[in-house]
Amino acid sequence: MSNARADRDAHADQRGREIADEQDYLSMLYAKLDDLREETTRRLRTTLRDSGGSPQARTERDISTRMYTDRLTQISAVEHGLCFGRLDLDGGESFHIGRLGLFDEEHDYEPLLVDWRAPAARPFYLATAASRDGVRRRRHLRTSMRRVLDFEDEVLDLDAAEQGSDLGLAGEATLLAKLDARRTGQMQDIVETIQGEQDRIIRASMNGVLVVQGGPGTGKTAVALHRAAYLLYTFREQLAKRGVLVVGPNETFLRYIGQVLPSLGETGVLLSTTGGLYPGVTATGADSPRAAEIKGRADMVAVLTAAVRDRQRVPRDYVEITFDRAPLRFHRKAVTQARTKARRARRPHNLARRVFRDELYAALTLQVADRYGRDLLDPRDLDEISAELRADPAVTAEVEALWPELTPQQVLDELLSDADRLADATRKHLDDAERAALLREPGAPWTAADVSLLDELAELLGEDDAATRAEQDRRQREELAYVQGVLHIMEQDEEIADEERLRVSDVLDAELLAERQQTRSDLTAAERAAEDRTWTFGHVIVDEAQELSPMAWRVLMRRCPSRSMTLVGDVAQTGALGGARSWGEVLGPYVQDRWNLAELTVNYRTPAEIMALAANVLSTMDTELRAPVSVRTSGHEPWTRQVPEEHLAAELPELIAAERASIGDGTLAVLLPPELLADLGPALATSVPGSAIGTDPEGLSSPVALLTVEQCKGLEFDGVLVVDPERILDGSEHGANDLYVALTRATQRLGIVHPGPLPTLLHPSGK
Ligand SMILES: Nc1ncnc2c1ncn2[C@@H]1O[C@H](COP(=O)(O)OP(=O)(O)OP(=O)(O)O)[C@@H](O)[C@H]1O
Repeated sequence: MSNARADRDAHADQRGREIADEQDYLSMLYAKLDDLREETTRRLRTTLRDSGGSPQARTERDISTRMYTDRLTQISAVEHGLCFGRLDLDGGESFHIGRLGLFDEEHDYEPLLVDWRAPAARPFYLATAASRDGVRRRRHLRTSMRRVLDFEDEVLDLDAAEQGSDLGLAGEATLLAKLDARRTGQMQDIVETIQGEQDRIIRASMNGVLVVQGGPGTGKTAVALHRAAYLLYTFREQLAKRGVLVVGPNETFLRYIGQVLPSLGETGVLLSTTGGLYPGVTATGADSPRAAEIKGRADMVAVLTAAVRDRQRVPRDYVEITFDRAPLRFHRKAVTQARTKARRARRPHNLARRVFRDELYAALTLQVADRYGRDLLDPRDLDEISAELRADPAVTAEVEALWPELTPQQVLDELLSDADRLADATRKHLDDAERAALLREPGAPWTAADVSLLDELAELLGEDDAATRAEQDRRQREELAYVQGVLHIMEQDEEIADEERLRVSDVLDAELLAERQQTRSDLTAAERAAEDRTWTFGHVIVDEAQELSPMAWRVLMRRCPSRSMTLVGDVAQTGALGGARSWGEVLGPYVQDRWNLAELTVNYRTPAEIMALAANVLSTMDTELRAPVSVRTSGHEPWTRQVPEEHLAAELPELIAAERASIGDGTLAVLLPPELLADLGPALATSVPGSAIGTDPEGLSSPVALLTVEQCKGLEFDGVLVVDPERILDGSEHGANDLYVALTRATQRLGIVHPGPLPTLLHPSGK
């Protein structure tokens, strides 16, 4: 046997032994996980059996039930890929890293597995040969179904120059294997291969606004979601109460990212579009891009304010009705005075209504009093007249008409469907063409842009919730009295002087207990937040943040008065007409320049061959941004094919089928301008096997998804066919941004089908 061969065999033996050792460790961890599952299930069962007689016992039971259920969800979430790494430190110490922390109760709670979010796990993501942070070796384990398949070692105490690529990637082989894998239509978590620049963002301070700017495929969405998981782990107490909100651009995107946080064991996050943030309203309508842009302008605050003021009416001269068989006049002067007083109260319309009414009824009372001779009446007589006025249907109807109680839905619907009202409210802000773009039928379905307007109106109108609050106070008082009674009995009752319970009553005072009773519910903060428009979140994460309009920003800022926010996006991908051109412009009104910027520079999605083409398009935009550097090549140059428009319907099915065959069992997206998707989409979806309109609920899980550029924001596919790039370019003011987004969706292959000549900026040289 040659020396080389003997070396190879010895190496293989050594590797085999190491895999076997890792397998033993992994099996021990899974056994531990199974024990934990069993123990938690047992405790949950016992808790559920407990009927929870007293309010305190019920509260305890609910809290425990929630805790054990959450724990079980977490345990099942980490089943796949429980442990994925190991760090060997200079001192000879080593520990394993995984999706959750496991401890050895019998040996002083020694850590057996370190949660990826714990501070101790940080070097796994950050250590480099140049900055080792005490790490001698980093090991990436490749596992499947509780079995160790292989591992990749990075020995960091070697010369830095010998290590990996010049992008400074950690665990390069493991990373590239992940990036090359076929896409499923569902985003996957990246805990095993988070890179240094991403880790710094994930673990950045929770205070203040952090903007993450990064080109396509740099992991912004992945980073945003892992940051949510990290923050929930690190600040659990704080965030469990207020919840975390993650905002995405559309429902298709939310479906795409929906599995990431549950796979990390986190369920306390509300995922929503801005159109989904108004409980009770579902935005099913669509605005034209122009109408959406107009509705999103900051000027709409003034327009809505005018629309509300327009409802606070005064008669031209007077209105006359009959009260108590005699005429009663609502004089312009008296109504104007009441209106001025109500407006000066600086309260929302529905709350100021009380001031208006009191003032007006006072004037009407005096008018009626004059019938009898005001001087002859005493205050009690005046009170009586006032009460009669307030009980008279004709009088109350007129008072209501002058300052009506309004709902946001009513004001907005009537504003957008009544040309006169619209003209009055927008006189200073819109021209005729803009007004025409907004005008719609009464009762038309709400759009996402409407939701921001409804939210603004809810603020302007306020809710006269005096009755609800009185009821809540009454219930709170009852609850308090009851709980005080319970605590009193507990203290006196020798029978239940059991230590455990007394300890609970020591630390929980009656008020706290009563409060818990109120919120005692199986709902998480996120679930409660979804039902409450005025809910404020502990942290808000916005993905594709460049797309939001100024009005949508106002909604989000109201939901997050602490301004603990992470905003991820790319101003080069702005598609919405009213979207961001710069982050400073967006944030200035809320935090001036007190926000931090972090940048991501490496593209993990788009191979270099495609990125070269996309970079041509980026360079034509008015931006200083540079295209991110691709971590890999795919070996496939983008292809182009000219197909005259009239032949598209006939030829596209064949081109799609051929492309689908090239990507095997991966996913393909066909990206079309909106009009082409409307024309050809339905026929393609029936004639091309495996294809579906991408926005359908099952759209992303089918092998071929048909989408517009707007709909494909944030998504990725193994192969992409871009149809009619010229029309995408000419389709809007942000045509180049849209084309840039379309070109950067592919992880492997890109084809371009162009009815006219190929746009110059798609020529390989960009000339
Ligand atoms: N560290 C990583 N390890 C493995 N995969 C990664 C890593 N970072 C990013 N990815 C993968 O790269 C792809 C692109 O990531 P992501 O969608 O988060 O990028 P993005 O910046 O939001 O892109 P876009 O701006 O185009 O929406 C995803 O498949 C993601 O899982």
